[in-house]
Amino acid sequence: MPAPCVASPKCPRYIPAPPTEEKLDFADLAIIDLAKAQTPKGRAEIYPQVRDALRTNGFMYVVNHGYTQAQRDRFFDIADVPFSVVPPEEMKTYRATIEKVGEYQGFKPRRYWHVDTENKVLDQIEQYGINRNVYLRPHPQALRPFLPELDAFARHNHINILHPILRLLALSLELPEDTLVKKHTFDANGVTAMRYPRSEEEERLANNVWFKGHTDYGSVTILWSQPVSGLQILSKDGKWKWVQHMDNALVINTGDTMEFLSGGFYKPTIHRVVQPPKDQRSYSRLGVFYFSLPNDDVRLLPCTDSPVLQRIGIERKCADEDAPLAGNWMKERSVAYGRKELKKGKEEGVEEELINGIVVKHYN
Ligand SMILES: O=C(O)CCC(=O)C(=O)O
Ligand SMILES: [Fe+2]
Repeated sequence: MPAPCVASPKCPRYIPAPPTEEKLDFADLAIIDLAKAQTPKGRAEIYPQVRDALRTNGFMYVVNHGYTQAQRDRFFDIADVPFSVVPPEEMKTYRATIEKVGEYQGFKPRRYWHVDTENKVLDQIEQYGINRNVYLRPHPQALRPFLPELDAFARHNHINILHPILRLLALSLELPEDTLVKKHTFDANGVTAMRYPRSEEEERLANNVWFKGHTDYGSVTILWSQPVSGLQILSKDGKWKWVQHMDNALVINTGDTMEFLSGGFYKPTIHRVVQPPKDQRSYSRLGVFYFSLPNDDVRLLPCTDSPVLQRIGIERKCADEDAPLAGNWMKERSVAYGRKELKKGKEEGVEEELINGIVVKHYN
């Protein structure tokens, strides 16, 4: 057994919940072995698996991503520090000014987004966001000893996980392998940790929905699988399916900007978070995410060079001359998201919001 790393600063242990024993209606998601992405032969073998997974369910598991279970657990310990160690007063100092700058860096307090307009229920999600350049902004005292580890984690997500996946997506579009990697260099928004507590009364009013149905707005979302069930994806037959926890796996999906870039080839899948099953309700639900976005100056135009898109046709979300820059799109979406009471949409159970001339839908 390797000796424990004595240089690591001590961190309180985050005690994870045991996985649920309830028989939930779980989604049947493909499992991608990312170790294979290291060779051209391996990439040729797995890009069709990734393509098919993302074009059917829109979500997949990724294993062999380069972190051991112990490294992953250590990161969850660190991810809980902003919530379990930082005092409430200090939290206020590091509050994210989402409404002003459209960025999630710092704490997003609870009761910020609308969850149920009719019953006036607001969210209970506490979130601490960090840019992938972790040294860009100051952090609460308790987090400072862990900055080198946060930095390593951000780089690992970006370079060892995101980039290989972007290469596989480029291959699936018959584009040069680095086409999408070049649009995602290492300097925009990064790591986010989140935690969700909730009261009984609000559970009832919000119909047990914690985070409304949505698509992610970035290009690829990396979610580090954690045991408290709650995440559900909307399947093609209109049913919500639970995402099952898998030890030391990643749950990966694409978002709106990938739909732009791929000319509709990769459509984001609607997902939401609901109250966990009974046997897990007394545990806190801590999530660790790496949300990726194209570089701010990338115009969200479809990759028209793709022979695949040339064969099957390109879908555009807007006219090319109206295509937003990734940076503006993300800021405007973050500023506006969930802040207004939403308008009822054309479809049953769907509410709409107009951001940058493009309709963003919220699914109940
Ligand atoms: O908490 C989760 O499992 C998913 C949260 C989510 O969908 C998001 O933050 O975009
Ligand atoms: Fe999401």
